[in-house]
Amino acid sequence: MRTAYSVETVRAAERDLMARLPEGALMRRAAAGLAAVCAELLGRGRGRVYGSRVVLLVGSGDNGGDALYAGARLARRGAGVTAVLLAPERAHAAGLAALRRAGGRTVEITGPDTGTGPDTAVGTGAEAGTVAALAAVRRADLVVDGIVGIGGTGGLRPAAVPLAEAAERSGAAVVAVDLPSGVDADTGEVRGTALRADLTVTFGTHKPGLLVDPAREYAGSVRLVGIGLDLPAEPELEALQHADVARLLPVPGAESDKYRRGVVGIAAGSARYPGAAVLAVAGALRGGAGAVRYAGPAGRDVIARFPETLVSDRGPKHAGRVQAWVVGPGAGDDAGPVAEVLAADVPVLIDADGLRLADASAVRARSAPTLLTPHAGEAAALLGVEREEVEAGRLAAARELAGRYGATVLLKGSTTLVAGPKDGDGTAVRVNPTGTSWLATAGSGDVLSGLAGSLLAAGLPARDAGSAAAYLHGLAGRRAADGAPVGAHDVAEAIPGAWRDVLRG
Ligand SMILES: NC(=O)C1=CN([C@@H]2O[C@H](COP(=O)(O)OP(=O)(O)OC[C@H]3O[C@@H](n4cnc5c(N)ncnc54)[C@H](O)[C@@H]3O)[C@@H](O)[C@H]2O)[C@@H](O)CC1
Ligand SMILES: Nc1ncnc2c1ncn2[C@@H]1O[C@H](COP(=O)(O)OP(=O)(O)O)[C@@H](O)[C@H]1O
Ligand SMILES: [K+]
Repeated sequence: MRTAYSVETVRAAERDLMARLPEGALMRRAAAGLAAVCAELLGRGRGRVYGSRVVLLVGSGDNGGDALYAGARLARRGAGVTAVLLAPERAHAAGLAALRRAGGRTVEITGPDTGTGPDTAVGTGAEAGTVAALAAVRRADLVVDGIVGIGGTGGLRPAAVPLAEAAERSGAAVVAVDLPSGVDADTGEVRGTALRADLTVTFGTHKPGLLVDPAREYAGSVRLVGIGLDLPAEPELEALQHADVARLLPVPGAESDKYRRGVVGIAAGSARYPGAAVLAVAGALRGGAGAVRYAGPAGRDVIARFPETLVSDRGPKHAGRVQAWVVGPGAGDDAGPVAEVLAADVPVLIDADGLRLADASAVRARSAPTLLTPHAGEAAALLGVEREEVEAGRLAAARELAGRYGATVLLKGSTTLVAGPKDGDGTAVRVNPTGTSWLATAGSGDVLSGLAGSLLAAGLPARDAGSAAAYLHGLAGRRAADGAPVGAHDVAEAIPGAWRDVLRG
């Protein structure tokens, strides 16, 4: 399991640890880890650290201190290190002294944009510093972003923007310290300009922003450097890995029969969208339930493709017993089936049209679990905001919906999140690590709904069913696509292979 903790929790853990360690020990640990990763990158790119050109972008806090100490280590190994001080009189004093002792040089940026320099510094001083800094960045082999870390608020300040842009355009490897500067550590939101890193070296634990888009995209690949933090059992966010999913997946035992494995009911499709029914059934058949019932108007299409399905053209109420229902994909405007499944005392997954048709108070009144699976547009409609707002603040949107409906919410998209209600089966929000943008193809959400519904019928709690389904669906998407476009039915067909991958580790 990969976990992420909030800034508040990280700060508390750091305080506890610092109280037990000599002054500055924690920062030296962080900087040693950072320097080792930088040296590895320089070794890979240029063959050696000696003679390489390193630029540190240094802000006013401890994030800059990490960069300065790491820079000192690289300078001692023969790198030419230039620290660009964005807040010269507030730069980490001991770190700066260490860098200078190691032979590093500094460029100072002062002026109103940084919010640091006296007014008299406006003009030639600020300009000269910026010009020198930009020139250093353009020549650099490596740029280290120590502008701001978990103490940051909002996007980059104006003085830092051209430096971040120059770093992105240069051929240098860009390494962010703890977080790419300008992103929100707790939410993954990017409300202003942020620095784009090739790699982020984060300390002690992942921060939520490193796992959730849009911030995740700015972080590049992420390396975690342990600094000995003692963190609580329940993280803010967790990303399942193969072994975690393997533990969740239902495997039939010697005494299993199709009913004991669980029967999933699919109430989906319409005369207009029969394909949604077929795709949801395609997902459900690969999700571990012992049987799939289909209730709706597309039975003939379903049977033609999947003769093993038990079909009925009457409503869900008359379809026979199931252990979980999936309702909504391609359902059109008929609210009847949604109301019928919500009245059933079994887990229910609501997707697509079903989300619009479901009565929120009926969802809240349920005692069996409910799993809602909106994409950003559907979530926005439920919340009464613009789609862009959901995409900019996915964590907040998923949590808000889970709270309003008293349900588990699987918010689909470039980062798929699964958030449970307060009294649900765990408080950490699950973030899916296997997604691929090849899944952005019509009908792939229908496959996911069937797959997750099948796992619900097999007995998984809603948060586990949603996150295991998203995990398998992402892997199946990768396997099916393998770098080329695919259709939703290809994704469904790749699920058994993804399942085997997971079980084999
Ligand atoms: N506290 C600790 O024990 C450790 C902290 N470490 C480092 O310390 C960092 C946190 O240090 P700080 O608490 O000093 O905070 P930061 O270094 O993240 O930033 C603090 C300062 O940045 C300014 N600031 C806020 N938003 C800004 C923005 N958007 N642009 C420019 N400046 C902005 C604020 O004035 C604030 O004083 C971590 O991210 C990590 O890199 C590590 O050394 C590990 C140990
Ligand atoms: N950019 C993306 N990166 C990764 N996964 C994506 C992206 N866009 C969409 N997806 C995934 O593709 C699936 C699309 O589902 P959905 O939007 O419901 O489409 P449909 O209704 O056509 O089936 C979801 O699993 C979603 O998480
Ligand atoms: K940073």
